[in-house]
Amino acid sequence: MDILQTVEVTKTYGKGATAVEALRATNLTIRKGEFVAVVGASGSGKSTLLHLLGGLDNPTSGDIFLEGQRFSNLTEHELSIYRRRKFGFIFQQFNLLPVLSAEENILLPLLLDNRKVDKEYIGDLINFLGLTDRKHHLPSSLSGGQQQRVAIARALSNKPSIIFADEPTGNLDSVSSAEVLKLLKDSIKKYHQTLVMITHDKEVSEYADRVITIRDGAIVGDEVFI
Ligand SMILES: Nc1ncnc2c1ncn2[C@@H]1O[C@H](COP(=O)(O)OP(=O)(O)OP(=O)(O)O)[C@@H](O)[C@H]1O
Repeated sequence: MDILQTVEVTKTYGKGATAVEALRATNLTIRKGEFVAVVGASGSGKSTLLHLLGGLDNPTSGDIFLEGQRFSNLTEHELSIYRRRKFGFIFQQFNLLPVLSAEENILLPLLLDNRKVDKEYIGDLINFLGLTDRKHHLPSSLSGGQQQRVAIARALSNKPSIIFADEPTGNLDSVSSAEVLKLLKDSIKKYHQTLVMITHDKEVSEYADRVITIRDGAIVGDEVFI
């Protein structure tokens, strides 16, 4: 099943002589259950693509569809509701709220949306990510790897349609990186989720089952490994 589709999507920053064409006509389809890595050199357009796919910005032209429904060019308010309900995000800097415990951070997407907490699912998620004995801790008392595991659980907590990760191990040492990537991959499979991850690191992209290469704002490679 197709989850996300872009049709002739472009993004140009600025106007006139200083305009930067960050993304050229991009046609991309992400299917349910895929773990997709988007790789490319610095400035190739990875973040631009992720921001458009995740509804953090609107394209200059073209359309983006989630589960067959167009969501590009909605208003900022409509987009914010869309992001909260349909998307999960994992950032390089973890972006946890420092005054909330690990468990409260994980539950935040549900609470912001007045959704009922599926206690069994959340308990299972916390356990699977190895956070049961850390759930009452504040982020400041957790290691980087533990903080990113909280962020993974938070991204999964509202059972989104798709999860986006932006250099999720960019702030971790190599041992924690490997551990977090394995858990990320395993949790995506266990909970039948779909993940799009951007990275400039070839080793990180090897965890994905599909690798899209972007260069100068254009997709120049699309390889499936399973
Ligand atoms: N807000 C902006 N205004 C103007 N130009 C921008 C803006 N954001 C990105 N760009 C330009 O668009 C191009 C693509 O940038 P983008 O951040 O998408 O690349 P990237 O592959 O994510 O790079 P990195 O790995 O360094 O984060 C670059 O030339 C960049 O300078």
